[in-house]
Amino acid sequence: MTKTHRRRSSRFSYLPKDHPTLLSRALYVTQIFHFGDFKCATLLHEGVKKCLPRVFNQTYRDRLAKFETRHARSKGLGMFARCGIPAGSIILVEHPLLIMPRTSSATVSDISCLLSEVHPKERTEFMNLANSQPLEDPLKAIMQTNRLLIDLPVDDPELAAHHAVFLKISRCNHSCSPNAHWKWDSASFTLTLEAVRDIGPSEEITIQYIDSSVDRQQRLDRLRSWYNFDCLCPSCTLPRKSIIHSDFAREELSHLTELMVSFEAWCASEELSDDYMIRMHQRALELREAEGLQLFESRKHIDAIAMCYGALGDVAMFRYWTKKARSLRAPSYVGGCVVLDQWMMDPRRFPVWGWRNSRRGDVL
Ligand SMILES: C[S@@+](CC[C@H](N)C(=O)[O-])C[C@H]1O[C@@H](n2cnc3c(N)ncnc32)[C@H](O)[C@@H]1O
Repeated sequence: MTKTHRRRSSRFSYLPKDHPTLLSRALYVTQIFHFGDFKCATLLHEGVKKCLPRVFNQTYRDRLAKFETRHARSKGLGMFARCGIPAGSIILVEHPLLIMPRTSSATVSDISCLLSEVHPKERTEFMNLANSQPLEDPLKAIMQTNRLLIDLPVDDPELAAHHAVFLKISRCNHSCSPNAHWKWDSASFTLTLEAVRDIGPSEEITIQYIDSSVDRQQRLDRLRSWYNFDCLCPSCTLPRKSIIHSDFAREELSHLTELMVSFEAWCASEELSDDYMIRMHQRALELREAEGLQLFESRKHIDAIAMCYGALGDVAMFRYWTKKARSLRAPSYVGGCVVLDQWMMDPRRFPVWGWRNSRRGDVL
């Protein structure tokens, strides 16, 4: 269902009627997507709307019940594992309730209009979400506290960037050593939350709201100025001596990232040693594990090490690291796992097998 501003609903509005809205500009329309009995209300630029299907075929209903929502001390509510969740498993798949352009001109009236389109139960759930912003209007404050940044599939990056609010993941607190990571898929209009390391029964499930690879002071400053809270995660509440150690480790991690070169450049380089990239990625893995910063980057380091051994034509080490890479893939990643299995059986089928040996000295 697509609506223009002329057909705006006034069933749910907190605002003076003359408040300027994006909807009052002809280029923006509201569109409601139905996922079974769940409604997702979106405010879309015409250019974005054209790129989206009118309906999505699949509906995801989360019946996995791998987590529960309960009090997380001074952090308010939080998500907690009901059972052990192995690294790489899916914790939650969820459709958004609201989607709005990231542009700063989206207003309280725009939020109010979208909320008038969703089911009353979900509207109430939205109104009960956390609000930690010192803003006068609760709608804007709730939106700012809980929104995630997603991209919709359009070429123009300005138009692609949107804010979305999801009811379940909104209860997930931040940690500077998070044990879960979310990703957005615009083809299915879903967010998937995955464990990045093993999560124990009753352990709190956390994500990162900011890039946590910087030192503690920078993290605290960013969380305070962007999200208006003082971080109480395990990494920020360590004793002083351990914080100094952790700050050094995160600084080394950033430095390593700067020293890394592309796979192609390493294959062609005569100056860099055979184990240059492997040592870098192994050290980065060690630091990530010590700091609880596995995220998807750990998987990237493991993939990169497997690729390096493949490029060196080292059968045993290639198999060892490819097996590790495979163990971190979600079981749902069927196609990818089949390919990894084929490479382990016959490493010569790996597309860049022996590349470094044959390309060393190539001019890129
Ligand atoms: C998206 S909500 C997360 C769920 C929220 N705790 C609730 O009760 O619904 C974000 C808010 O939770 C709190 N929060 C999240 N992570 C925190 C942390 N590491 N330390 C302190 N407060 C945190 C802050 O108040 C923040 O604005």
